Amino acid sequence: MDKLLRRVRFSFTVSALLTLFVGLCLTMLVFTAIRKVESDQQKIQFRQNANLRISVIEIGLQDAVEQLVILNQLFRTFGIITREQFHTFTAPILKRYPEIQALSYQRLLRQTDRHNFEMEMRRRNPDFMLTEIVNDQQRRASIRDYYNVIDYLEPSIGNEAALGLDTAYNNDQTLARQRSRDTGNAVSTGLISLAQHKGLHSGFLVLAPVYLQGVPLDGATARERAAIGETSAVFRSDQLINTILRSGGVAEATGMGISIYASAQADPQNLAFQQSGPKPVMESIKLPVGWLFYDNAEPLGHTFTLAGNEWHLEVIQASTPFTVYHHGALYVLLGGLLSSVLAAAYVYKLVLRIATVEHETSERAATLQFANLRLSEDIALSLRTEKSLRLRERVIEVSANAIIICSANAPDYPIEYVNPAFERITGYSADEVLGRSLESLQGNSQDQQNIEEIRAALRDKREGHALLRNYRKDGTGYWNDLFIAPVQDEHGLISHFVVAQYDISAVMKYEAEMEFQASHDTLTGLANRNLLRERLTEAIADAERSGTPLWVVFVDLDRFKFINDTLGHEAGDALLKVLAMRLQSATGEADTVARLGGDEFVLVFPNQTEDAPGLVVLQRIMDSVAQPLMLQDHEFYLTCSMGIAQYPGDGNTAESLIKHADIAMYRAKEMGRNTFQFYTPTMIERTLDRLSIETDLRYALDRDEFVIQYQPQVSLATGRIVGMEVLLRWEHPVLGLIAPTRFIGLAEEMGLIVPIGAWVIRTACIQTKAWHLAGYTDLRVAVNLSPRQFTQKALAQSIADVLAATGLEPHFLELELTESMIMNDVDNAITILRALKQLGVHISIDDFGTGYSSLSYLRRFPIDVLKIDQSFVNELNIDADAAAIVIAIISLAHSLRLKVIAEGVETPEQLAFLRAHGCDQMQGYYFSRPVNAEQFELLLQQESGAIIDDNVLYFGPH
Ligand SMILES: Nc1nc2c(ncn2[C@@H]2O[C@@H]3COP(=O)(O)O[C@H]4[C@@H](O)[C@H](n5cnc6c(=O)[nH]c(N)nc65)O[C@@H]4COP(=O)(O)O[C@H]3[C@H]2O)c(=O)[nH]1
Repeated sequence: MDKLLRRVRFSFTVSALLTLFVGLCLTMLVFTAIRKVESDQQKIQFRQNANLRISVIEIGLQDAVEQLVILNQLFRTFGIITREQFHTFTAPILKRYPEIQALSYQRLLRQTDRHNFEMEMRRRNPDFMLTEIVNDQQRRASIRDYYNVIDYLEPSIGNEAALGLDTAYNNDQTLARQRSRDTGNAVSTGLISLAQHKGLHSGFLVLAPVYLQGVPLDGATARERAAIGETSAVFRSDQLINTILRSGGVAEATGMGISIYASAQADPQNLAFQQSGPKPVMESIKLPVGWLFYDNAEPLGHTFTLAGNEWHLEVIQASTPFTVYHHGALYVLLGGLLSSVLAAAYVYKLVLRIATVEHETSERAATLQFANLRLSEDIALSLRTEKSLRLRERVIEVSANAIIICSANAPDYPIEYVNPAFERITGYSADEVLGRSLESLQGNSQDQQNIEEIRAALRDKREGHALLRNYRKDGTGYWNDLFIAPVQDEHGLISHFVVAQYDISAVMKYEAEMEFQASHDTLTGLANRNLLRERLTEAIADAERSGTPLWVVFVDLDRFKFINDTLGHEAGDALLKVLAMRLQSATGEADTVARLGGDEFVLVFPNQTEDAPGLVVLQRIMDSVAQPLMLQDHEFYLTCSMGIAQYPGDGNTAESLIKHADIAMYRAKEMGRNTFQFYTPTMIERTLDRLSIETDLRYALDRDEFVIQYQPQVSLATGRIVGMEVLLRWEHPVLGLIAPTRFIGLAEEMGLIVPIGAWVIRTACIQTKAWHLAGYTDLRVAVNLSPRQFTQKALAQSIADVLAATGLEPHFLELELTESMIMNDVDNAITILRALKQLGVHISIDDFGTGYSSLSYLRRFPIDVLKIDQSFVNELNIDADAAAIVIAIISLAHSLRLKVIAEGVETPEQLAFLRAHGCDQMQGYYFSRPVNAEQFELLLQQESGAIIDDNVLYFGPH
């Protein structure tokens, strides 16, 4: 606040000072202007006055000199007049010009005439003698040739000393005398000290020549010769000029100084007269702005000729303060200063007043603003309230839920308002329900238990909530989640009820769907694991109560994974849906069919009494699964494996029964699939074994636990080793050497077969190439491919990379595929096989004869070798059918230009049979079991020991 006040005061002071400054500036401006005008006027006046004085003085002086000229004219006219005449003539002149010290006649006197002259004069004055002034001493005149003696002299009184004075040698007069004689005019001397007054008065002498009458005066010489004397007048210059000024009426010279010099310049030596005005007040002070305060007019000078000599006259104006002559300017200055101060004071007051008013105004404005603000806030509040009310009204109007307002006091609670949502949900218009009782909306459905809660709420005038089954005008039902709440009037009394109805039919439906989804499999619509557990638990409870056993059957499709991987998930899903339907149609109403995920299904058969046709049902299931199935224009033949666990023998909880059925199903798979197995306690050990293997298998490759064995393939024609099949072994650190039949399928299921298979191919190629380099140049190596390996996208490229990396020529690599691998999806298989063939590798079909009877397809496959399954070879000498099949395979293969190799040859009879029927190569224990690389190399080395006769082949090792 102090700061503000200081600032305000500061602004007042500045405004006042500014006004003062402006006032002073204006004052000085006007003052200067007026001062200038007045000064100019004053200068003009000075000049007028000065000129007047100059004229008066010049004329006065000329006039005075003129008296001598008149006197001289008397002598020139009448000759030398008498002394008395001289007295008479000069008396009035001297009276008029008392400043004339003396008028005289100076006689030119020769030495010869001196004595007479003195005698003559002594008659009148006995003391008379000629005198001269030497060194300011007047004495008797020296003897000279001639004298210029003052003969007549008026007035005589006071001038006695001058009578008889010889002036011939007076320097002052000599020059003037000579000039006057030469010119014939009156000529004055310079300023001289007057003998009569002992130098008290400076004066000047004017001489005018007197010539001898009748003598020609032409030329200076003539005049010189004719000169007999001079008339002269002695003037007291200061007195003369004073008299002139006085008589001219300008004796008073206020503020003016007059100096008169008897010379052309203002020479102080020749100062004839001086009159000074009053001294300036501050004459000595030289201010930079002195002109402003003092009047200093330029001196006025005038030079004129007086009796043949130059005289100079100078009039100066005394330096006077401006206050003397500049009253107007002074008044302006004083008035301006005063006005400025007054104006500044006024402005100071005015600004102070304005500030005060402004302050008061702003205070009032602030008060008003505050009041306005309060008012605006009040208005805004009421607007907000109104807006809020309107908003609520609109919210009710646009609410998606039905809102009903009914009277709380009238009988039956008549409806007073329903919103548009009510009309939309119920189908009743507002007109149809207004005035009707609230309960009438319930129609005939009055017997619902929950209605009682609403009635109680109305009765007790409290909030209530109920889920009601309501009906629309068209009779359709909906679920109404109803809330009711009392509304108080301004006196706090309950006047109305507001009822909010939520049509939650969709929510109920959604909940039902969620419930269904929570308990059912989304793909097949079958019961899921949750519902299965629920139902199985119920069934167990029932079975316990009734004492009748129940079966839990675990169903798993055989090779479903292969279909899923090769045809894609969509095909897999389609297959599962078909299977689900088949399982449902193969079971009864009371039975539960559930899907656990993937291709795993669980069936629950309650009430398996001795009469119950359990085994028949199992067979029916297998038959229905085995029905041909069309998928993506391909015909598939499916089989499944099933495991059965029974209550109460195999478990008394849902979990244990499902688990045991699962274990039994695995056993069925192990048994060769497409079969079922009842659970036995021993199975669990196998399962545990499997689980352990699974874990170890994941790390086997990294731990370098796989090894490869080579089983020779021998040409039946030459008996020589032409190649070898690569067989994988797993050297488990605990379980020892594990056969591929135990882990290949598992590796396939776990997806591990691809990296394992790649390792096998690479190792085989490296080893074969090494043997090639060792000299066994024709050796061909056969490698088994698993289904997943076969269908991997980059198979051909990865094999090409391995061949390139190891340097093995492609035709020395033979890939063994099973019938099922190529028959499942023939077209895709052909594409893959062609890509492989392009590399140059050989293809052989392993275990030929055990799979589909799809011999007709063989033509379409780019294959090189058929490998007769060892089961046929085993049966050769026992089963005529087996022998016939072997003969047919050899014949068929040869007709297709394929080589045939028989595997599992153990006996010489088998060997002989095969040889007899033109089989190309054999492989089996008869020649060699699978061996490691070192042992195989020994076989190669021993090969040279083989003996071939006509009928029997003799091999080295057995
Ligand atoms: N009883 C009898 N058996 C004989 C005789 N000669 C050979 N064998 C056995 O017959 C199986 C021939 O292999 P496979 O049919 O391709 O059948 C193979 C093959 O399908 C698979 N397998 C082996 N190694 C690999 C591999 O590296 N990759 C893949 N994908 N599968 C492999 O495991 C199967 C079994 O291999 P192994 O147990 O080594 O069993 C081998 C071999 O040891 C004989 O005279 N009598």
